[in-house]
Amino acid sequence: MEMSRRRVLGTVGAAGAAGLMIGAAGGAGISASVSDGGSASGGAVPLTAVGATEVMFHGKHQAGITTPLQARGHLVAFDLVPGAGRKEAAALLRRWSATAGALMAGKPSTDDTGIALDAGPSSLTVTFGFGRTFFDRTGLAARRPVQLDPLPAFSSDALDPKRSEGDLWVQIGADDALVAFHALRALQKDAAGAARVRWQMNGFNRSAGATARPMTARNLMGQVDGTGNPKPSDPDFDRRIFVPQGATGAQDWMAGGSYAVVRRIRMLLDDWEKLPLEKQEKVIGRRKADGAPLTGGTETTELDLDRIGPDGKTVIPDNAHSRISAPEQNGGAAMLRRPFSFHDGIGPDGTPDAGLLFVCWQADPLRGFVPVQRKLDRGDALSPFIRHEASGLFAVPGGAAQGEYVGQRLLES
Ligand SMILES: C=CC1=C(C)c2cc3[nH]c(cc4nc(cc5[nH]c(cc1n2)c(C)c5CCC(=O)O)C(CCC(=O)O)=C4C)c(C)c3C=C
Ligand SMILES: [Fe+2]
Repeated sequence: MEMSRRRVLGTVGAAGAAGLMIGAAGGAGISASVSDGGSASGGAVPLTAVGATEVMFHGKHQAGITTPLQARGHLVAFDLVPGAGRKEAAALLRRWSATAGALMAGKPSTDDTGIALDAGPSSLTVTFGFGRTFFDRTGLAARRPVQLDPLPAFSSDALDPKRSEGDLWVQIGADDALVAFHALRALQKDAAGAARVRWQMNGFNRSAGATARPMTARNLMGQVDGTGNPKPSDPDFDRRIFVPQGATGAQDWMAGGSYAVVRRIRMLLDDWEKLPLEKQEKVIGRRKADGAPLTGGTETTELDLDRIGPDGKTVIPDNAHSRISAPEQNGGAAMLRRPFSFHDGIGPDGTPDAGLLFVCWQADPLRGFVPVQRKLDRGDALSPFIRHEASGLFAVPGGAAQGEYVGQRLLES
């Protein structure tokens, strides 16, 4: 009898290691204790909390938006093949949803490759979105929300169109590299005959358990990055991040959804690393070691933007990245940043092709990413150390109910 990955999980669970279940909206469900009966000499090590943690596929919102950052990520854009229209797109989203639901539950996919056969769900999430061009190709231009209008051009853009945009976008995240790659292969195979990969990017974050105490992640510049993010417990969190349930007009199918802005941002690490620590901290306006504002306190202390230092200047400089991007400096504009770092090797000039796969989520990019990036573009102290190389804007519909597939409300009504 073939044993499904789900059953492997169950069996291990019975032996003492049980996992966590995380709802697609990010709330933790069942928690359980973890035991480690393994040995360094190669004996069987039970599934740990990392492998056993499952994120729910079905829910009000798609998974992978409020889900805690995973250690591995793949971002993939697809274009529909010539001749594929609404019918083929609907069939593809149906197949993709079935595959995502199975893999996120730790079950094998149809025609499984075996890459993740002995792994648990490992917090796998798969998130699907539609790009602007999808609507023309499927005869759905009348249902395209204005929120998908092209982002404005920014003066510091150095965008590669071949690695930008796309009809469809898939974000894969998992705490295990094989589980993430397995999902990528399965979804790409599902797409055969309907859509072709346009671009693909691979990213990573710190592994679970790598720090003694859970804390906000660091990026490849060494900064604590994510402190100012809106929190699900904030009273206006849902309004800022998700399209409301009662959305009407061209957005009716987007209820519970969100808009993802994706930017491949290269970090000019050789230049950054030459900068003395004190100057690096002034670029951001926060201490590198613990992410606390330069005006004092701990990571979570509010920035004191008015404080004047002994030199008569603001302690958090006028061009500091944290000051310029703060919601109070941008009419309340806020977004949920959920990035992956990337490293695609060393270039011929010896510099790393590394940086941030910046992914941010908002109910409306015109009230999130756009005003903030406009302002950063005009005078961010971080700008000399980064380069925006690719861009995408995607409408990510709400989560699928049981028996439904992602995007069904757009494709079948
Ligand atoms: C347009 C949006 C933003 C881009 C692009 C962006 C790029 C970028 N940011 C960092 C590092 C940090 N960013 C920090 C804060 C921060 N950044 C943005 C927006 C963009 N960043 C916002 C909205 C905020 C929060 C501001 C606030 O609420 O106070 C920080 C400080 C810590 C934190 O709050 O997360 C760091 C560090 C890099 C390296 C980068 C491009 C590579
Ligand atoms: Fe930032």
